[in-house]
Amino acid sequence: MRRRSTASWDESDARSRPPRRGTRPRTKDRPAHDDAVTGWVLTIDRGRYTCLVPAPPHTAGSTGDRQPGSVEVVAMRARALRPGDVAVGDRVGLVGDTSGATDSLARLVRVEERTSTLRRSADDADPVERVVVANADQLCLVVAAADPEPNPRLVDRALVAAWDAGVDPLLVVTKTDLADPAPVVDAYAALGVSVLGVSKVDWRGLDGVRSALAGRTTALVGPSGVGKSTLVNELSPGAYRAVSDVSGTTGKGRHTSTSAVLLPLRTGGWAVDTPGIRSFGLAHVEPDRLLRAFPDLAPGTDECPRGCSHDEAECGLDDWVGEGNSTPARLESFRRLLGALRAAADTW
Ligand SMILES: Nc1nc2c(ncn2[C@@H]2O[C@H](COP(=O)(O)OP(=O)(O)OP(=O)(O)O)[C@@H](O)[C@H]2O)c(=O)[nH]1
Ligand SMILES: [Zn+2]
Repeated sequence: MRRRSTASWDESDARSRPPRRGTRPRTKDRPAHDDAVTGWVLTIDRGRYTCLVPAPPHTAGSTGDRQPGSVEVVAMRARALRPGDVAVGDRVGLVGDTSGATDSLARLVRVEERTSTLRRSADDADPVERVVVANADQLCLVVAAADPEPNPRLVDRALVAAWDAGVDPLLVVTKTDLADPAPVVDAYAALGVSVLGVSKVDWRGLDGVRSALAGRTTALVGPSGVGKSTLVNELSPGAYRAVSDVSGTTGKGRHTSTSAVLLPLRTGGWAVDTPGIRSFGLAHVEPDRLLRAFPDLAPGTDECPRGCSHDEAECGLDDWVGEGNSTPARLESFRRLLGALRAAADTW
């Protein structure tokens, strides 16, 4: 029996058309695509999905890495899937020509259940929150010590998105040559978030970033100009993400890629550069889910009135902290993040 999860899509689930009269049902393709090979969506560009199909287990270690024998297969979406159904990082089923040969085109027929989803916020251009990265296990927020100054509200929102998605947050402070990162480090210490500093001037701190990313699938996000591309180019040579001041040569401003791209790291693991995220979509996040990131506070809400906002006089958390079960700094952080969650989505 083929394992199937209810959360994965399949052409057979959807209003698939009956076979045209006179044509035999394509038993090979329907109903279940048992012959589909599994790929991993590396990037999406104008309806084309570039997927990594790892080498079969007998040829290599099958870690899903870009090992000898693995191929990049370009696929189009089966009709039963909508554009928003597939995101970078998704594990997908591919049928048809999965050789990866030049100009070959496979068909993407299925999306496997995700272990995590990171959504960008709705905005004027697109009123729907969309998944930009699937299956990441770490979210690396990149902010600069200066130029531009970090925006704490946006960092808070990104942390909420990470915890809600069940993804570990990591904060990387770039441009430590321009300013002391200590204020940022201190601001997030109470939240227990790891914070690493790095500077491109001498690449001090790079080893720390490398080992924090090694062997994991990390989504990199941050405001424009903080040095994400500079960092990614150092971590993933050959990736050549355009660096702002170099790419302005077209006269049309800087290069902006619209899709996230999975990039292999020298240390093993993958980084996902996500140029599209200007803010995280948090509309789906229930405030109480934030408590999962605060296990020291969570039991304190047992004494809260029903429907407590956790920011009102009767909230049980004040007594809980007063009794020494957690610290005022933790409670303050929790309330600050609740505020970030309730606030309208601002963008960077
Ligand atoms: N002083 C200093 N400048 C840096 C550092 N890292 C990057 N920069 C500069 O900051 C500018 C922006 O760098 P990018 O790597 O393009 O920044 P980005 O975050 O990718 O920006 P977008 O492409 O707009 O998303 C460039 O001029 C870099 O050379 C650093 O550690 N120190
Ligand atoms: Zn409460």
